[in-house]
Amino acid sequence: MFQDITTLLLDPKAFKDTIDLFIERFKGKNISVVAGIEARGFIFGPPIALAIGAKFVPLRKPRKLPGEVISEKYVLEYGTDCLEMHVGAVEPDERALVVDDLIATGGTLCAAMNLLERAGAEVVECACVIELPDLKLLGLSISRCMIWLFIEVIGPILYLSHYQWYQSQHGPMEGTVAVWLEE
Ligand SMILES: O=P(O)(O)OC[C@H]1O[C@H](OP(=O)(O)OP(=O)(O)O)[C@H](O)[C@@H]1O
Ligand SMILES: Nc1ncnc2[nH]cnc12
Repeated sequence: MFQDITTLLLDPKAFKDTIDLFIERFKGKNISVVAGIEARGFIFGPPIALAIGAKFVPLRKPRKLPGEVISEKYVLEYGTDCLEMHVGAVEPDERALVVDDLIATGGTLCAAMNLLERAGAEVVECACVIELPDLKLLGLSISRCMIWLFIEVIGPILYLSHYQWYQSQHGPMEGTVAVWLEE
C-alpha cells in the first residue's frame, strides 16, 4: 500500500506536533547538519534544521544539483536509484541527522548515510515519519536491521513509536510512526 504523508500536512496541529517531536529529540545533541532526502525529506528536514540551529543539506536525485557532487547508487524494491550531495556541503567530523518521510527497505537511508560518511561526517541518527509496518519481522523491522548492520551501532537500538506517543497525547492519528536509531 502506498503510504502518503500529504494528509498529515493538511492538519497543522499534527504536522507541527510531528516536527516538535523531532526537535525535542534532536536539540542539544550538537547536530550541525540536517540532511534531507529528496523529495519528502525536504518537507520535514528544514523546520527541524532551523529549530536546532543546524544547516540543511539536500540529498538530491541525479543531475539536480548544479555544483560538483558525490553520488551513491542504491537498490530499490524495483530497480536502482542514486542520491547526490554537493562536495563541500559537509565538513569532516560534522554531526549529521538524516531525515526522510518513510523507511521501507532502508536502502535510501543507507545511501544517504554512505554519502555523509564519505564526506567524513558522523551520522548521529536517522529520522523518518513512517515505517512500513508490513516489513516487520519477528518484532524487528528489516529496515532497522539493515541500518543497524550498516552503521554498526554498538549497544541497544531504541525504536520509539511516534504513533503510540501521539495517540497517548491526542487520540488516534492514522498511519504515522517515527523510527530512529539510538547512538
Ligand atoms: O526505504 P526504501 O525502500 O529505500 O524506500 C524509502 C524511500 O522511498 C520513497 O521515495 P521514492 O524512492 O519513492 O522517491 P521520491 O521521494 O522521489 O518519490 C520514500 O520517500 C523514501 O525516500
Ligand atoms: N509503500 C510505500 N509508500 C510510499 N513510499 C514508498 N517508498 C517505498 N515504498 C513505499
